Amino acid sequence: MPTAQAEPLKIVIDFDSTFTKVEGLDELARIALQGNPKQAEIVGKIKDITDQGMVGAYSFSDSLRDRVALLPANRSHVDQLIVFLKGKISESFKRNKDFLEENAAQILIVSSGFKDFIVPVVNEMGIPAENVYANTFIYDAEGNITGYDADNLLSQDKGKVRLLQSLQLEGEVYVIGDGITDYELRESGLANKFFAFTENISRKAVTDKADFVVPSLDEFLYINGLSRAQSYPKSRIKVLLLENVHPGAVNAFKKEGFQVELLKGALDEDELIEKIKDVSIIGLRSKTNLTKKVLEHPNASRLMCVGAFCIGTNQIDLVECEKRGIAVFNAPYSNTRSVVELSIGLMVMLTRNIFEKSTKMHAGVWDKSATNSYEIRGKKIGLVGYGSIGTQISVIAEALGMEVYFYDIVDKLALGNAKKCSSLKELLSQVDFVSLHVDGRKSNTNIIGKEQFSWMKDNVIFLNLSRGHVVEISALVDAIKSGKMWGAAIDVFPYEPKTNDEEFINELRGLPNVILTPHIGGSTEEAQANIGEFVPAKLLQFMNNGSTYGSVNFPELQLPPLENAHRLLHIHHNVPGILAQINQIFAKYHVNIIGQYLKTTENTGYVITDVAKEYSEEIVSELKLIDNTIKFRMLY
Ligand SMILES: NC(=O)c1ccc[n+]([C@@H]2O[C@H](COP(=O)([O-])OP(=O)(O)OC[C@H]3O[C@@H](n4cnc5c(N)ncnc54)[C@H](O)[C@@H]3O)[C@@H](O)[C@H]2O)c1
Ligand SMILES: O=C(O)[C@H](O)COP(=O)(O)O
Repeated sequence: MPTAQAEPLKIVIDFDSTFTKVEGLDELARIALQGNPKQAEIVGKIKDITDQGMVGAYSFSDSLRDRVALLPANRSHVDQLIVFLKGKISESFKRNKDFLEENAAQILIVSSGFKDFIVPVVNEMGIPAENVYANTFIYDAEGNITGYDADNLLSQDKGKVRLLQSLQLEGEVYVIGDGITDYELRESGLANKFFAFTENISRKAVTDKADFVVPSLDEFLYINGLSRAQSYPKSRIKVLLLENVHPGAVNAFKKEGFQVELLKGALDEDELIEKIKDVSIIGLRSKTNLTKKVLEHPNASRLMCVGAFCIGTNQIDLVECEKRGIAVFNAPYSNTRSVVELSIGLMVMLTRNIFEKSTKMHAGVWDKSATNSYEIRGKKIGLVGYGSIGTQISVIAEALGMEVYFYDIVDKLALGNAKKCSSLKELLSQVDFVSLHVDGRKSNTNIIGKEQFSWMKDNVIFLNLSRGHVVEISALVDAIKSGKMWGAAIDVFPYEPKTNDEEFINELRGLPNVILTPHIGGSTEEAQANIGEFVPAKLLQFMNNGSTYGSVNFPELQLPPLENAHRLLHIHHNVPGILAQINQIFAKYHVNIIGQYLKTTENTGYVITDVAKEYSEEIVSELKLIDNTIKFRMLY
């Protein structure tokens, strides 16, 4: 542990809710009262007393006495508690086991809990019994807990303060804890700094008084320049999630210790510029436009990666992201099935005039008739765009007895008996249903307009569940009003409300046999849960390991796990000679290279080098100074 003082730094660490995620006594009560009908009531009382004690609203000695009195526990319950607590060691303590082991001599566990369960748990992390200061239970001959050693300073009011006074520690003393009794060590002048630890619980009465609020042990180590398991504490990395992405995504980032903010709606450019300040990871869906203006704003300078929690990425300026070394990921298949099912359902609804009939029924009109109701079996469906969605519809439509035709600008293999058309006109002029499934690239703007509607057969049924700008709305309205079209189902619009509070304004409102849906093709519980898992996994892989596999705008690399090395990631403009310059720096400083990976796109190069942990810090600044460097970061 580096320190300039003669006496090395002492770190006093609290146990309950700091070293472990839980309160030991509360858990002992839960275990001891298993099967007891009063379990919830008694555990609740004990927790309540614990909480009051933590914020200083209950004298400690009273709180300990009252809690132990409520506790019908014995040795075997304590043994069960030890096993349980070993599984509840705080994540950042587990991550920094090496630090704890290597510096055990300078670490004191000071707790008003009980050595009986604390010692075996901290031992797991390399801290010896003699460094643990805590209470001890008294047992009767049958092993039942009957009380505790009341002479122990830690069982008394201001116990931690009195204990530390008795220890007369020399040199700097830092305290890490989540309770007011930990702060009291600082208040009494026995400790130089108090770090309120909020990984498991945050108490305002405690954080308000702290010198530093540390959401993890990594943060404590980072602030104090001590060796740590993470190159940069995740609690310092901001994640902004928009458009109400699935809660699974929020949890995935929180679990890893990131700072996460979730907003319900989309943001416009100016709002986004405001909110993107200091954000490293952004997650959005189809309605938030991540434009050049946003990306070039200084507020976006920390942005490292973007997750499109959907299929489409046309709302993101992918080129500008690439130029700035920002990797973009999406969920290319997670909601495909949902769109397919809705498309098929809409076709059936339209051919049977279901909406009109249902509306009449609600008004009390019984209109039983077969007139103008048809099966979809035997009809021709034309798919514009034969990608993930188009091909799945193709298979299912064929299974329903439809004849499938498709047109794609890329040469695609026809599935089943589907027939490939060589032009849009050829497709549109022969089918009964037209369903659009093209991607949202700019050049697809208004690919279906007046002329294309004129190519379609009379009484055509038209579906757009792809992107709003693909269809010229005024031409669609004319086609419906003129009676050429039997019906239409439209899920996507050139302009869509940013939140559910905004009114939907569109010329299509009020037209007959037109089903309008609020861009819900991919909005099913299943799809959103899949996306909420898939996209964070990609973003986390990029952040934690550097892998870009599946990125839609970046050189794709699937990297091995980082083991016993530091990983240096260099993103640069793809010009000749960068790899040579990187390696010259490694050679100059005799760096031992363990592995090196390179992938480029036309414009961008991505070099990852795993090096042995001992190297000169100067290489970092030299690597950053190489001409054409876009971004550089390190992982360990
Ligand atoms: N409504 C929703 O909620 C919802 C949900 C998911 C996807 N989508 C949208 O559906 C569309 C299709 O998704 P996917 O996963 O099948 O995409 P995909 O990329 O797998 O397929 C798109 C296909 O369209 C083709 N294409 C592009 N431009 C074309 C053109 N002008 N003419 C003919 N073919 C063209 C491409 O070559 C590709 O084969 C995307 O726009 C996506 O954003 C909407
Ligand atoms: O591209 C997509 O996946 C769809 O358009 C769904 O977008 P959404 O997540 O905004 O509903």
